[in-house]
Amino acid sequence: EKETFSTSILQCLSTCSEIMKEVKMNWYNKLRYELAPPVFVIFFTAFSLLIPYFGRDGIELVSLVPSLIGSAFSWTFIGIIFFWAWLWLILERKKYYGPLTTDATTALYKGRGFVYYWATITAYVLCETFRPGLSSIIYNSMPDIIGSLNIVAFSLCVFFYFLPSEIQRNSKFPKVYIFYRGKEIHLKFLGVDAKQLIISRIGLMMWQLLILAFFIASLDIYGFNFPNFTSVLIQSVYLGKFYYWEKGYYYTLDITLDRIGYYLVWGCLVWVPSFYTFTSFFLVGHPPIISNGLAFLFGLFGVVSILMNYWVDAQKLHFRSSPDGRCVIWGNPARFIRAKYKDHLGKEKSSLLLTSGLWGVARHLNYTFEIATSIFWCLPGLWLGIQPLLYIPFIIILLFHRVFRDEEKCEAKYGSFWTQYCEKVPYRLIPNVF
Ligand SMILES: NC(=O)C1=CN([C@@H]2O[C@H](COP(=O)(O)OP(=O)(O)OC[C@H]3O[C@@H](n4cnc5c(N)ncnc54)[C@H](OP(=O)(O)O)[C@@H]3O)[C@@H](O)[C@H]2O)C=CC1
Ligand SMILES: CC(C)CCC[C@@H](C)[C@H]1CC[C@H]2C3=CC=C4C[C@@H](O)CC[C@]4(C)[C@H]3CC[C@]12C
Repeated sequence: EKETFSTSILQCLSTCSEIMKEVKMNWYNKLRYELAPPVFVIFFTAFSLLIPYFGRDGIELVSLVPSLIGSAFSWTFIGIIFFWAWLWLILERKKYYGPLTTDATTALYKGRGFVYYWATITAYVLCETFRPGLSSIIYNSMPDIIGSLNIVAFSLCVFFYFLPSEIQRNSKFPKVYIFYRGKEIHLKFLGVDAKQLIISRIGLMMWQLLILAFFIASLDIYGFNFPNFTSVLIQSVYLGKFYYWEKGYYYTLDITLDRIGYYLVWGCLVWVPSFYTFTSFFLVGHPPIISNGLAFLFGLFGVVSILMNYWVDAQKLHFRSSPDGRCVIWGNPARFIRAKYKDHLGKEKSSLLLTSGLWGVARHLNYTFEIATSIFWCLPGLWLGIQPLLYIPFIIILLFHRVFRDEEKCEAKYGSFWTQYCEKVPYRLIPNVF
């Protein structure tokens, strides 16, 4: 009798634990798919509109209301940038395919990013030369520019959301999550690849042009300031590196996993131009006060971090593009795990996970150097309050979230092979720490 009693207690406990697990899972899914997306959309959109208020003294909240619909200048400015970016892609003859995504689709990309990068900067400098004061107008028009960008970005998100799609029809996710995350991994838009146009050619170029404009505007206000220059220089080297490596970018999570929705479209059209540029925006009205010597050190460490980040990404690209992983890393043949996985049709495939070189030091060392780079371009704003440093917690949270997102993807894809890789390379960002 005692035995039956203890067995039923055990059964009862296990049922309770199953129920608890189910409840926990339901809550987690509710949070992830139903609660977080609308909260993020409202919070980040509102925050983007308030950025000029946090970054510049003397701006009244009410004065931001008319900016919600932009101004003639802001519409012309973003119109020219969008048209310029699109024209470069449409006229480009050089074409190449990207990798296969989780949906087993691929996209056709165009052009040479590095040429576009330098051509755009040159064109901007010429505009500033023939129309002196343009940069100060851009700086003063930031509330209107953010207003216009929000209208364009939201219109595009709604447009992409209503495009007919198989994925939507078969999806069990709530509508608000689909709006946030997007439906398609690849889409053609105005005759070009939507992600290439929106992320690479508009979002990141706006980042470069705006920090350049802010720097020129600061020259009119307080003259040349070396720490401010250092911050803009690190960001420019970072963006120059991005365009130099543009082909490699089409192998990253944004392209192979993420979809065309609010996160990427609004993120690149509004969040990147408003928040990613915020340190430089802030420094126009608040001249940096750190010494030139310290700024030089930050500049040096910033550029070294960019090179290290590039090295990590390049090592993987080099390894993955060598036939059967046959290449030399740090003087020795590359070591790797041959990981089997099933593609979307259930067909067995294999892929190689590098375990030597930088990918043997930590599983996401590129993120570590990404964070370091951001810290170094924010530090010239030291002792001026928390505003110029705000990008640091943001990028840390974004990349930590990305580490877990990526590992969830890899675990689902490679199963025990991924566990084997994690045993071989146990740390994610910093060896012996995390
Ligand atoms: N400033 C910003 O806002 C951000 C910048 N970045 C930067 O963008 C760049 C790309 O980042 P991201 O796409 O996120 O990530 P990664 O370039 O690190 O790519 C992750 C993928 O690489 C493959 N992989 C993982 N481990 C190995 C290994 N050992 N050997 C070979 N392949 C491996 C897996 O894909 P597979 O399925 O092919 O096996 C995995 O999903 C980085 O430089 C990062 O710093 C990223 C996010 C935000
Ligand atoms: C909803 C928003 C608050 C979040 C928006 C996030 C996006 C703007 C960013 C998410 C991932 C970011 C990027 C990934 C990888 C990159 C490679 C690097 O070399 C340059 C920057 C970037 C393209 C970067 C740009 C912003 C994101 C798309």
